[in-house]
Amino acid sequence: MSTEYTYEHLAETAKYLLERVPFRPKIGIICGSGMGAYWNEGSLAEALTDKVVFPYNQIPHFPESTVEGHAGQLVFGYLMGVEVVCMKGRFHHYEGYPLWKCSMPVRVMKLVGISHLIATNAAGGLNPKYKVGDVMLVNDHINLMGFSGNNPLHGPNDERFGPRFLPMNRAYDKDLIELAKKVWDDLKLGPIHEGVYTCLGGPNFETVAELKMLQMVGVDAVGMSTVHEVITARHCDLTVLAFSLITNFCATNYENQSEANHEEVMDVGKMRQDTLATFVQNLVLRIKKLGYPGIK
Ligand SMILES: O=P(O)(O)O[C@@H]1C[C@H](O)[C@@H](CO)O1
Ligand SMILES: Nc1nc2[nH]cnc2c(=O)[nH]1
Repeated sequence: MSTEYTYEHLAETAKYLLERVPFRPKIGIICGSGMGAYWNEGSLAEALTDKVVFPYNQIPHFPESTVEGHAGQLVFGYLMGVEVVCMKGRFHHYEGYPLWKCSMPVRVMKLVGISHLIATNAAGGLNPKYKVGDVMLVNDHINLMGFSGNNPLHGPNDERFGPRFLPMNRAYDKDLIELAKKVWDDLKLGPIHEGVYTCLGGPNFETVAELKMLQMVGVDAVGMSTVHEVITARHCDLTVLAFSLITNFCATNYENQSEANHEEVMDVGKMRQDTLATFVQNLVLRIKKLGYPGIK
């Protein structure tokens, strides 16, 4: 990560937040485009009780959210009685931020005390079995941007966050994936998938040739976030669960006239928000009841 944010900067940010929040969250939740990053009514962050809300532009050292209509808030509160902190909206590379800046809030959440991260995103479905509105638990990713040397951990390493070199083969915690599947099934929410996610820098959606290539290398869902957050989270030893809401179908032939667009992404998010909120509420409850399982 760049030296622009030292450990001391982020400790200052964490101290500012902790002085204003009367409880300590153990679970951090990143609410992406499919989970209320852009709206209030019915969103997961709105469901929190005893909320303490920090607009990003009031938090020391935090980047500003530039996406139009994007709430840009860090919300502390209780979800089904479980202490959590939610990012309502995230930072993307296409906004002009380097990856280390996009994923800086993950380190801040670590410093305020979380041990578990739930990262959510909206993604295009490449796996032909997926339908719009489906949920895919991420069991692995392909760090495409990393192939060209763009990595959130690029630059000097501070061992207080984590090691210089880190494994990524168990990035997505298997126990949490199994738990998430059980919670989903117990709630009788229908089918749920497991698959591989990749992040492209955006802001454009993909060409047909790009999608065909991604499908060939085993990508099931494609988005514009999450990968760099998960790398940063694993670096500082957080246990990670991530899931994608499939908001659009990725056309891998030229005959298909449909075009991906952001409005559809948000519409599908709104359509599925109650289901996803119920899922995440029950999931955090189970994680707490089980004593926060997973790789620490
Ligand atoms: O923030 P996420 O990854 O959930 O949002 C995806 C990527 C773009 O920001 C947006 C495109 O519609 O959805
Ligand atoms: N890159 C990318 N991001 C998305 N976010 C939501 N849908 C898509 C998509 O089709 N491609």
